[in-house]
Amino acid sequence: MAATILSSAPKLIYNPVLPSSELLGHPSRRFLPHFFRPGPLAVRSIYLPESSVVAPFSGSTRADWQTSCAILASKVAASSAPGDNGTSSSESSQNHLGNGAAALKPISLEKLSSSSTTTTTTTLDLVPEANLLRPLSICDLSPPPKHGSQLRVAYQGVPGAYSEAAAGKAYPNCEAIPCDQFEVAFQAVELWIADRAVLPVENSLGGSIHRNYDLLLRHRLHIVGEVQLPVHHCLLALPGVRKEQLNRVISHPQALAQCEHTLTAMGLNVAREAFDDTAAAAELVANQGLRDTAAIASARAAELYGMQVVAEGIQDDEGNVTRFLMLAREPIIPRTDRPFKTSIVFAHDREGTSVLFKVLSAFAFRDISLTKIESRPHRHRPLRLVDDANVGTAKHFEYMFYVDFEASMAEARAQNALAEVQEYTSFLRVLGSYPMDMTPWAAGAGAASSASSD
Ligand SMILES: O=C(O)C(=O)C[C@]1(C(=O)O)C=C[C@@H](O)C=C1
Repeated sequence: MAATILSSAPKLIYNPVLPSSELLGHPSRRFLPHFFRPGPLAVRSIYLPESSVVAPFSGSTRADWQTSCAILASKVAASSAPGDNGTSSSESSQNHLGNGAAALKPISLEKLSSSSTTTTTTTLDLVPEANLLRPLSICDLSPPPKHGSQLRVAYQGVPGAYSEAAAGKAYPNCEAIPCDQFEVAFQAVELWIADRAVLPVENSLGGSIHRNYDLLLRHRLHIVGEVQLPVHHCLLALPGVRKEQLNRVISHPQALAQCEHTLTAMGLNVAREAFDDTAAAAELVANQGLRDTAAIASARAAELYGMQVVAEGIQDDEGNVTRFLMLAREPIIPRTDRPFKTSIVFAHDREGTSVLFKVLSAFAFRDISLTKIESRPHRHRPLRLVDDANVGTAKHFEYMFYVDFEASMAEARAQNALAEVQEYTSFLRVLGSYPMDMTPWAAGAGAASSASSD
């Protein structure tokens, strides 16, 4: 069944502003990167009066929305964007925090490739059959998955990882599916094995998780929600082991970085080694009976793998928070009845810094706050050489810029800001317009225990 659905699914380009004013030429040209357009824009006006844009795409049905998206997608199907590869709480043992979770083995790439064959048995065997048929409480306003079961959320790591807790916060009754790599989590959604993927993108202490920004561009999934998870690390060792016996600490690099000073202050000047994820580090120590090694992981990982909590709250800052994005095959319909955020990525092919300044001013002039800006190397054109016979060759680094701003794509000001941004850029993609995580601040709440619904 999964394969049938996959082959008939339209490849959507997120484009919330579909029926549009003729001011920008053919409606389908709006928000498409320049090289997707068949010809020059009819009107090159930059500052559009807010009233010139058609009513926001609200009140329409999901079917209308998706049909419109599909129309757009058909216009761009032949092209591929820079960086794109063209591919297309503890209630039961099946819940994301369920006791049975420890038995789940992460999905690996090998399993995924076998699941994409025409035989679907393998695919279905990968994931235990869901048994919870009740309304889902999800933050992204999307309809329940088509297979009519629990929402399946793919995350990188093993049970007890913070990404699993983030999945549970966003979708309290979900079935969390462990994957051994982020790439696998993305593919699990693309192959209809999972309905959502969870992706950590930044941490209040460690900063951006750069590789994951690159993944957003390489795949065509849409951001449909965000979760800001307080991350409270514990130092875990085998039962009976004392701090003095330790000569190694292993964990996810982000977790090691987030606890660096505290470990030193605790007198643990021992070797630190990077591991795939925090919970897998705890699992390794437990499985191999490593009495000289501690893991940094969650209190839930300690429970799952029978580890002793040597120290709690060892992150360097009490208010340590990681931001996760929820990704889906289809975009959600942006709304205006609650705070929304929109994430975009763009590139420009003109020289100088003024392009970036102009892009940012498109938001500033409309009082739209930016919450994040990140730059990553332009994968297809990382360097631009400028020859000057007199002084030599300048090598300019080229970037993709990721911007998050506080507005919904259902708002005219956001639509107009993007219309303007498109004038300055050679590539522009809306990664998603989604509800902001507005969970009340509770710095003391632990990661696994504080999972709450949006
Ligand atoms: O290793 C985990 O438990 C994860 O979920 C990954 C991850 C990350 O990538 O930043 C998530 C939250 C914490 O910041 C530490 C690690």
